[in-house]
Formats: sequence, structure tokens, C-alpha cells
Amino acid sequence: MLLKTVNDAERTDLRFSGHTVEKIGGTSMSRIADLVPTLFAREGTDPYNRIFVVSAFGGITDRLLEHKKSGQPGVYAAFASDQDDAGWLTALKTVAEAMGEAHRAVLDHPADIAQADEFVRERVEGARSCLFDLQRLCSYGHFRLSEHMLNVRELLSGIGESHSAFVTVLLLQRRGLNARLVDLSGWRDEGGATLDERLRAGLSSVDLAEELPIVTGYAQCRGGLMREYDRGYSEVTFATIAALTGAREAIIHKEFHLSSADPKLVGEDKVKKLGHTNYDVADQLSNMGMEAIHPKAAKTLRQADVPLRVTNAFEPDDPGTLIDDKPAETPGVEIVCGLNVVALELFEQDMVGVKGYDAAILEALKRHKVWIVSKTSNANTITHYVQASLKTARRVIADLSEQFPSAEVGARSVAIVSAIGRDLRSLRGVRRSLAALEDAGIEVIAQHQTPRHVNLDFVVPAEERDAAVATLHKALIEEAAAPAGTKAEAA
Ligand SMILES: Nc1ncnc2c1ncn2[C@@H]1O[C@H](COP(=O)(O)OP(=O)(O)O)[C@@H](O)[C@H]1O
Ligand SMILES: N[C@@H](CC(=O)OP(=O)(O)O)C(=O)O
Repeated sequence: MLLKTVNDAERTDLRFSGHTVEKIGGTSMSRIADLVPTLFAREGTDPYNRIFVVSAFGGITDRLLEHKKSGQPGVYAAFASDQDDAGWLTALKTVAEAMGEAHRAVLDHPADIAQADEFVRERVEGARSCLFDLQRLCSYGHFRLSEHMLNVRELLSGIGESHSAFVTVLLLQRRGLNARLVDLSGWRDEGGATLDERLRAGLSSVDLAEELPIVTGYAQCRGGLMREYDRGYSEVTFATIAALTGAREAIIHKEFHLSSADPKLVGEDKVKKLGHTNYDVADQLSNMGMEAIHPKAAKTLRQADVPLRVTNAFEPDDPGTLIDDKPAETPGVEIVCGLNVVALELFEQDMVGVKGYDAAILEALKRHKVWIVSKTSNANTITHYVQASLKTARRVIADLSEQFPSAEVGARSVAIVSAIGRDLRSLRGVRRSLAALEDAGIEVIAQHQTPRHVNLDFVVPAEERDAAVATLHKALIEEAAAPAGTKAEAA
């Protein structure tokens, strides 16, 4: 079976209308075979007029780069830090095996498996030679490895999405669908295109009425997709395609409905589907590492006026959750989530009334590429709640201690648990949350909110994160939905 691919030479304007652009994330990609009857070939529906953007199979990008949450090194991180070649070569072998396992779990025809095996072999071999050549080149003083690391990151991450898109096309073609691979990874091409140009070139010759384009979530482009958007970049590709082609709707398919808390944590029977929310809430979720949608992708869709829907990929008859710009009709907590963070605190008695401390701390955090989740300050103390390893936090502390020798700078691992909703006014949320946390015996280290009333944050000991999420979910969502006369009324 011959796969049709699209190349850069074909450049005309896109002529699509009435179509949807749909994204499948890594977790659901790992179950892509189960999605054929629910998503691709649903009885009684037209399988075409849709553009699919796919992420790498679950865990593959983590192995190619580094683990998104734990930071455990993958090929990229091993290559970046390696003194000898053993680390990254082993990591590359591990990822090749994981890719093979991923496609064997979803393909069943031996010919497809053989093609997918060959695809992995060719890309992994290509990456290995490229990295060796780069090392060799950089043994000459004129070429610095550090200047090429971003390209290495781009090259590696693209392999994950090229693989998953290739496998999806094999799978769908085998089931009789006219799927077409749109590989935007720039593998062995001349490069130099902007993101828009790359997307236009990839899609220009597709006939949406009769072809089902399976587009790689990674798109190679001038400036670099990773440099600008980093992890979760598939959603940027997805949103840009939806905006560029004037999609009727942009749809993100997930493993579960976008729910009032992580179903795996709180229980599938206890959480409820959001149904409707807005971009303000989506931004708060991204900030807490629970990516309903990449904030840059949300912006693109909002500006292009393309409605966004998040659905459960396995429940095709359920419309899922619509995300738009509208305010809530009634106040209420919609979702509770938690995140482990480092509380980085600078105390300086002489700070009162003196400017410049904040700017210096922000400069240090920026220098060490630390993600700020939240911050508070008082007369003489500034606390940033950040997502960083303790190693990075120690580097920031060393910088600040040098700059402010009389300040006390320290870091502590804690968790932020956040109750989020479009409108949290007049809910007595703080009082109810504090009472519930106290009843559950969970210490509250700090609490904050902003006058916008979209989030209530509680800082708790790191090990209490999940218990605090369950406690707040029960108090603010489950009991709030309980019938009259029960505990919610009394709160
Ligand atoms: N509020 C939430 N609603 C739904 N899923 C959630 C929520 N919070 C955390 N999750 C977790 O996110 C995981 C990955 O979801 P999904 O969006 O399908 O992944 P991906 O980013 O790979 O597409 C799910 O398995 C679920 O446990
Ligand atoms: N696979 C990439 C891109 C992405 O968007 O993934 P996901 O849709 O699984 O979050 C990553 O892990 O960053």
C-alpha cells in the first residue's frame, strides 16, 4: 500500500468550507484503533470534510525530549548533557522500542506493522547519523553545539508526530478510508517556511470531500515551533490550521470529558462534565499544568472566531464542552486541580518602600527559564510559586543571594490546589474551602485570590495535594450540586 504524501512544491490557496479541524492528544492516540468506530468511521456520518491533527503516541515525546512532568531525561536531555555517547544512544534505542510497542498495540495487519517498523528504523537511524555528524562538526572550534541544540530539539520532537500520523494513515487505509498523510515535520527538506506557509503547502492539494488528511502535530517552521510554544505544540498547529482554513469548529478529542476534576483522581462517578466554559478558565487550567488547551492556541481560535469544543473521544454522541468568550450565567466552581510547586521566598527587612527587588527576582526567574504559577508579596517578603526542579530553584537562590547578600532566600516544596470557574463571586468559597480542608485535617499554608474572581488558590503541603483536590471537589462541586436541605444549603 502506497502512502500519499504532500510536498512543499504544491502551493495554492486553501479552498475549504464547512469543515472541522480536530486534534487527538497523545493519551487518546495510544488507543487510536478503538477510535475508528467512534471517531473516524461512525455509521451514518460523513467521514470526510475533517482535518485531523495528531500528537505523538503517549509517552513518546517524553522519551524523545524529557518527561513533561518529572523532567526525566530523554534523547534530547541526554544529548545536551552527555560527556560520552552512551546516554543519548541508549535513550534513542529506548524510544525506538517504545515507538514499535505503540504501533504494534494499534495495528494488526503484518504488512502495516512491517511498514511502521521500517518507518521507525529510517527516522531513528536518520536522527542518530545527524546527531553524530553534528558532534563531529562541533569538534571544530568554529561550530558550537549550543547554537544547534534547538534544532536538535525540533528534529527529535518531529519524529514522534510523524510516526503517529504515519501509523494512523496505515490503520485508516486498512479500514477502507481514504486517509492521506500530511507530514509537516520537514524531514530531509529544505526548510525555511513560516508556519503559515508550511501549513498552506501541506494542505493545498488536499480534497477534503474525498480525502481525510492526517496532519502531524509538529510542524517545522522558521523560528521553530518548539522555541516559541514548547511542549503541547500540537495544539498550536491545530489552532493555526483551524484559523487559516476558516473551520466551522475546532475540536479537541480527549480520553475523558473535560471534567470538574481529574477523573482518575476523584473517581469517574464523582466528576461531572463542564459542558460550557470560557477561555478565562482555560487559561487558568493551562497555568496549573492541566492543559485544556495551549494558551497560544486559545488566543488564535478566539481571534479567528472559531468555536472550540473539547469532547470525550470515546463518546461520539455527546457534544462535550464548548469553550467560548461568554460569561457564566450563574456563579459556580467549575473545576478543581492541583499542582506541585516550589515556593521561592525572598525576605529582606530593608525592602519596605524600596523598588527593584521584584524586577531582580523576575530577571533571575527568566534567566533560569522558570514557569511562575502564582506570586504574593507583603512589606518585606516576595514569594513566587514556581514550577522548577529543586536544582534550578537552588541556582535561582544562589543568584539572588549574591545580588542581595542581606536577604534570606529560601525554597520549599508545596502544592497549589485551585478552584476555578468563570464567576466565583458570592459563593463564600474561601470560607467553605477552609472549613472543608480543616475538617479533612489538611494544613493551609497560604490562600490567595484575585479580584477577578476566577480562581481560589490554597497552598498545602506537597503530599496533601490529591487529598486537597478531592476535599475541595466534594465541598465546592459535589455538595453544591446536592439537593436542597443537604450540606450545601448550610454552607
Ligand atoms: N479536569 C480533567 N478532566 C479530564 N481529564 C483530566 C482532568 N484533569 C486531569 N485529567 C487527566 O488528563 C489525562 C490526559 O488527558 P488527555 O487530554 O486525553 O491527554 P492528552 O493531552 O494526551 O490529549 C487524562 O487521563 C486524565 O486523567
Ligand atoms: N507530543 C507533544 C505535543 C503535544 O501537543 O502533545 P499532547 O497533545 O499529547 O499534549 C508533547 O508532548 O509536547
